[in-house]
Amino acid sequence: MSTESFPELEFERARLTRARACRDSMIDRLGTVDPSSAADEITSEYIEMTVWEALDSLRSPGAGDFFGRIDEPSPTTGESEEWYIGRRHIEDERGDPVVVDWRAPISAPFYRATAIDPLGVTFRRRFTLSEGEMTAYLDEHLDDPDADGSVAAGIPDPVLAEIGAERSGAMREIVATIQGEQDIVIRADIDQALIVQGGPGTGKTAVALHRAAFLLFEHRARLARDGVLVVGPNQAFLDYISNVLPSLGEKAVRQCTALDLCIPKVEVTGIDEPEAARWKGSAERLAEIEERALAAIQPPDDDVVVPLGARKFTFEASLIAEWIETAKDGIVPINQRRERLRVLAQQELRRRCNGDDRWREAGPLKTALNKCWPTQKPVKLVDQYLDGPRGKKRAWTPADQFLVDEANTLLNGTPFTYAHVVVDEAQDQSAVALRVIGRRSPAGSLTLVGDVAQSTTPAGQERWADVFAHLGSGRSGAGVDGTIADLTIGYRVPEPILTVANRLLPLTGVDATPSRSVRVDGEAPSWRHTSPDELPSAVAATVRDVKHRHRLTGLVAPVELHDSIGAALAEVGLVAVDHVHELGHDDVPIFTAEAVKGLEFDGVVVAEPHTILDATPATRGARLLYVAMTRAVQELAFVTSGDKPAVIDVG
Ligand SMILES: Nc1ncnc2c1ncn2[C@@H]1O[C@H](COP(=O)(O)OP(=O)(O)OP(=O)(O)O)[C@@H](O)[C@H]1O
Repeated sequence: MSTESFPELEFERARLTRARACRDSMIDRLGTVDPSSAADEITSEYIEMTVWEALDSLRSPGAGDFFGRIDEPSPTTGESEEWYIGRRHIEDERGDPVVVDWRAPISAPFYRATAIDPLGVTFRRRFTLSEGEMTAYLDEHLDDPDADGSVAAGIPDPVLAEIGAERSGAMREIVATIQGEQDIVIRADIDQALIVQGGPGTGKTAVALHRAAFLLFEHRARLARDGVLVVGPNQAFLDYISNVLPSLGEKAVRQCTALDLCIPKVEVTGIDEPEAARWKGSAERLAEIEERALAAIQPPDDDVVVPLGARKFTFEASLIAEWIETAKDGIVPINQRRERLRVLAQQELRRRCNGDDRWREAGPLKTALNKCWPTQKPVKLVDQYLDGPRGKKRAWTPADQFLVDEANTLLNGTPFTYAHVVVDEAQDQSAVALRVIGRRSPAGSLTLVGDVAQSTTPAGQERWADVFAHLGSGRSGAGVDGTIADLTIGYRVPEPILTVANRLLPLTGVDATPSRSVRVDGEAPSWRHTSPDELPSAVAATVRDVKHRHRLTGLVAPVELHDSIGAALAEVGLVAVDHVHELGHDDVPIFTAEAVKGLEFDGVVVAEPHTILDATPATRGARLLYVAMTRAVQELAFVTSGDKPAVIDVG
């Protein structure tokens, strides 16, 4: 690129060189820190750890670079100040900032300033770096929008180019191109349950992960101590997002599924029928399990006689029943409430023994009380609640496992909590699963992102307003405080595909606003008709064609076709795989519409869309096809042996 089009390119390149040199000096300075000179071992360990983390962060790719610049008048002198925005904070030898961290408050206007509301920014510059070299920049004069057309034109071309760039199969960070409505969500207050509703490709996953990184920056001490948890729907999805937080410099975040959180573990081998999953996932189960746990605590049938030396003490069944009632009425976990019963019994014994130390030997009373109030085990409690066939081993299902976690909390308390919890594809969690997640953040500090139009599990959520109640971790039934934010602009799916997919929305049975795409170019979905016999080979041929144009090509098909399509793919030299990380050249990820959620591919082939649409209930079919169609970044091809569903037939 010629420097003529970019008169300040040399100047900015020199700034970049200086930023990198300052980064190198920071690394050198950190290298000279000697933790062993600290006053004590704990301080020394702390220093060693802090230095190690800082070095690791500064050595990560792009750490010394910046991607943006904003100019604004200094609040004190009024003179124009320039701020360079990058992935890490870089300072010079005197400690003056050379690059500010994208998460610092000073960086927010870089993302949010518009011609209408410039937020004090007079000028914004976005840099293009290619293989480490600065090749171009784009200017916006926010104090004089007529000076260039780009501000008024919406999203600038380099940003669009970045958004439409070929995918690698792993999700990437988007710090250089975060958009205004996304930035507002990323920097929202930590002390709340924030629910983010947005159509496919509006950046919910990206925003949720960048929010985690932002909160770790903004509340470092609190979050480093108590940890951050990211909950995703399945392992393929967790693999897909696994690099984003480390590349943002945050390595100590736990990423797992809601099922992984459950304690104690049962061996999950079964799958529930939808009706059973719905029943087990519903919030009503909780009260019933509690009722059952409390019903297991019963007063004795007879009075309890305790011989102590030559004397006998009789404890009336009615008295013990009174103690039990008092002890039951606590707020601590049920197994711990028994302690109160023990105290009440001891007090009475002591009183009756009147100074005789042998009250401690009242074994029969202890035995009787243990029988009345046994220590209950969560797995057994749920097994009995579900009324398993006696003697037959239960094939535990995911929904059962969530109930076991609920029972464990009821009986023993919550085992492990986090300072902040992020949940992706939150619409698919049942009420019981949301409680499992919610109690991992007793302070109610959560970010849930999802799309009710993509809710396809039997006990999933269809109205976000209901979700706050489920997230309440206490037994009082009170929910958590929170807000619902919307993301409306899509960055994945090209407009010609999104327009067709949005036609399914009225059939989804939920109240979801169609998102619009920033990516106006592209083709409407293509169709290939074939016979049922030829379907696998037609799918394989289509995949091969699409894969010529887009290396990252994914396939969505009903599960019963996976084997035959896999065999047909093998015949054309392609390999069906069920993951998206570390893909080989000839690998073709194949998923059901349910499992492809959250993922994306440059090219997407959907087999037998009418079968996907025919799922029951009809709203679920529409949601599944909506999910499948909205995975495409560049191209969508249907292959079918059936009718073209009228709803997506645009002629
Ligand atoms: N501001 C942005 N700059 C660049 N790319 C972006 C931006 N926002 C989103 N993207 C990209 O758009 C794609 C879709 O984002 P993401 O997967 O976060 O959307 P989503 O709302 O979670 O979608 P779904 O509902 O399908 O799960 C991703 O490739 C993401 O990197």
